[in-house]
Amino acid sequence: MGGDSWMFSRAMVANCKEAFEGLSSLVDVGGSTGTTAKVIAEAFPSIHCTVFDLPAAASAESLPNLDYVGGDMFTDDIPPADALLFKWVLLDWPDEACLKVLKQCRKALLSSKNGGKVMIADHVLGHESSDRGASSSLLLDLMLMAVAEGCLRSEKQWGKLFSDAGFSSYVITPVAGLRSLIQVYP
Ligand SMILES: C[S@@+](CC[C@H](N)C(=O)[O-])C[C@H]1O[C@@H](n2cnc3c(N)ncnc32)[C@H](O)[C@@H]1O
Repeated sequence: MGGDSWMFSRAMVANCKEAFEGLSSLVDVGGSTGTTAKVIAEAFPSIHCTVFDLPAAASAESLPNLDYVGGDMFTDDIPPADALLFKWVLLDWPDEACLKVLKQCRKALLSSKNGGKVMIADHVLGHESSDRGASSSLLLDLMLMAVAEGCLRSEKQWGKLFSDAGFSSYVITPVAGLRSLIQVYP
């Protein structure tokens, strides 16, 4: 996953530069060993990036504007930041679990004086650019249902999740292949 994650993250910071401009802090929730956070930290030295993942995932690699915090997004407080990024994380979880974590995020963003947003890098079904893309999405969706409790979501399903969690608006920007960046505002 590391190489794919690196390539996608490079495309995301290039295609969605405006989404990162003006941020001073970002937490990559479920950021694993920090591949994505490292790409963001290098591209935007003024953003302090924190990888928040289960303690066993922490990496030794670091940068002056990158650190690691161990924790569980369902039971621990996610560190406060201008942006809370979930890249390829929510697709592993059913709606109830996503709702729980998104509600916590919204509460944290509303109590921060800088406002802020949730950023979700994930598939948006129906936004595929080709039939081949649609077939790959279908296969991944079946696999997620078989081995995890998660699923791929359409824009309508994402939108319902955001409004059920109390968010007011969102913007979807296609990044690469089947994947987009969704910015969600409290
Ligand atoms: C599919 S991987 C995605 C990793 C990374 N975001 C990427 O794009 O390559 C899901 C990540 O979520 C993390 N994770 C799973 N359950 C978690 C929890 N309860 N709290 C925090 N992180 C969790 C896993 O450790 C794993 O690193």
